[in-house]
Amino acid sequence: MTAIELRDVTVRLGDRVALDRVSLSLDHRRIAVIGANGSGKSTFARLLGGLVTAESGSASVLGIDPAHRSTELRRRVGFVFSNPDAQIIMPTVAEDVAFSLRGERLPKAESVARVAAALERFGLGALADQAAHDLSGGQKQLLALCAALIREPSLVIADEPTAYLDARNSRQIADHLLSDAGHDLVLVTHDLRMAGRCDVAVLFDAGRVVASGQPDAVIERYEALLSC
Ligand SMILES: Nc1ncnc2c1ncn2[C@@H]1O[C@H](COP(=O)(O)OP(=O)(O)OP(=O)(O)O)[C@@H](O)[C@H]1O
Repeated sequence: MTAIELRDVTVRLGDRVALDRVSLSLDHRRIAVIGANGSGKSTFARLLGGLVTAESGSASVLGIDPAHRSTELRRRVGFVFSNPDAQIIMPTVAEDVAFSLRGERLPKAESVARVAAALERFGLGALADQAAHDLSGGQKQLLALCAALIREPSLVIADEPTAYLDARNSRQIADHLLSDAGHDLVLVTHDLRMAGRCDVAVLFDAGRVVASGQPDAVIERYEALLSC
């Protein structure tokens, strides 16, 4: 179970209050985060991963305070962002996935075998030696996901992972993220169908949580908010 606890958390970015006294307690495997542009979703995701710090309040993710032990948290968290180009680090597909395992100091043969198995699982086996930057957008996002999941993180934080993908690729990424039993998921998305497949949804508006609970009910609340 993902244990996420926020108590009265405020995050300021520049002169903006991006999160405004947010309190939340979530113990669900798949958490959807929805809301209008600029409502604070990405800031929330980044806070959970220790990428931004709170000005006040307290937070706990997987029992870890992201502000104080973010290195430990980052070992247990995998990130996937909307722009897969920004996530490619190494020249070829196989090298890029192998790079994710560098911290584990595995024997070479074991690393090669794990990379090959992961590439097969994500349908990238035939592309192992291709230049990563030459992949299509959908293939790049699969590569980013593969590189994040090969470390077997306890929690995956995905921030609009299907933003630039067509319907077929979106579905493929969504299926991997949502059906993989091995990790918990925090999914920031504008795709309400994808949000509806999660176990709980959280709705942000102007930096505050305005609803959380059963996804269909929260999505309905969001649609009502949008039509105001
Ligand atoms: N680096 C920054 N410096 C100053 N303000 C920022 C910064 N990043 C975000 N903000 C502001 O913080 C608020 C929340 O932004 P955030 O990116 O969390 O929203 P979001 O809900 O993820 O939006 P979107 O759906 O457009 O991605 C917005 O008002 C935004 O303008």
